[in-house]
Amino acid sequence: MTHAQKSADGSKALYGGTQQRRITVRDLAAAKERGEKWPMLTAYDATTASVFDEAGIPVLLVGDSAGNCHLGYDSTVPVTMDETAVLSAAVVRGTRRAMVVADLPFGAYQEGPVQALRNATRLLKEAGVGAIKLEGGERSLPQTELLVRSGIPVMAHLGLTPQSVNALGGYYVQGRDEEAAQQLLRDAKAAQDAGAFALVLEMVPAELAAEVTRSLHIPTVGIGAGAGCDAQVLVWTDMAGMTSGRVPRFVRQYAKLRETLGDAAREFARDVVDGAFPAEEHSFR
Ligand SMILES: Nc1nc(=O)c2c([nH]1)NC[C@@H]1CN(c3ccc(C(=O)N[C@@H](CCC(=O)O)C(=O)O)cc3)CN21
Ligand SMILES: CC(C)C(=O)C(=O)O
Repeated sequence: MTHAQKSADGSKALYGGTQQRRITVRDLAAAKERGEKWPMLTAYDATTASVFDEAGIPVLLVGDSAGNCHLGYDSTVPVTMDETAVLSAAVVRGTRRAMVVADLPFGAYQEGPVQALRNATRLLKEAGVGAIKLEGGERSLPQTELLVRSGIPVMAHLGLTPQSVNALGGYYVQGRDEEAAQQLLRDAKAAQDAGAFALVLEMVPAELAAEVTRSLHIPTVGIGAGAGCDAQVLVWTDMAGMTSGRVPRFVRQYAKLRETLGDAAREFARDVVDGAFPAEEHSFR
């Protein structure tokens, strides 16, 4: 089949395609070749993951944003390997088609490549994820290299790396000055050379993210990184309007789930207080 015929064949599309088996790193590589953009969402439980899987989202991330968005912490820093393993296993159980990527949480790979391999292996064996993500380019090179050599697909994460929030002093745009932009380009190349299959770019100027995307053969996944990336990711609770409080500027809300769910809870409560629930059909004789 020629390249043009392949491009015209929508059945292979990551989003909207007919393929039922689980998405693999080869499918993502092929999508970059076709110039096809794709969506990624976070998920932290089986029910929500099954909704996104049925909606055709090809890649689901068990992000350590679970810290803020699922577990009630103030940041991603407190998230543990035990928590990650439980949430990842649930997301895998809730899906049939999506590639499930799990974040190695803070402290689970910083000691070195052997620690990274031990913890990543646990997520593949215990939870059944298809790939892992870790933060950093050059600084995480030994970890990425050993994981890839061991047969574990690695997604890198550059720009704003939330596990370093205490060192960065907040959640700010990264790579703004020339020196930081050059470092980001070096980090991106390093991640690709180490064998990473994809690269998250978080809160990076759009022009820089587009330059990184053009200079790599692996797909970039943007969040607050403009339209020039190969893929886009959002935290699902932000995307669906479920997050409590302020959401980052790069978020578009596609639903008002928090309002909808609150209304449902209030209506249920009123019915119970008024004696309107349960009705005859909910009762057994
Ligand atoms: N709900 C949620 N969404 C996320 O995207 C997300 C998390 N949590 N937790 C982990 C990291 C942290 N991230 C964040 C958190 C806050 C901002 C934020 O408030 N940014 C400001 C600009 C910086 C500032 O002025 O403090 C913004 O308006 O976008 C950005 C990314 C991204 N990730
Ligand atoms: C925002 C995405 C990229 C992430 O790293 C997370 O959800 O933890």
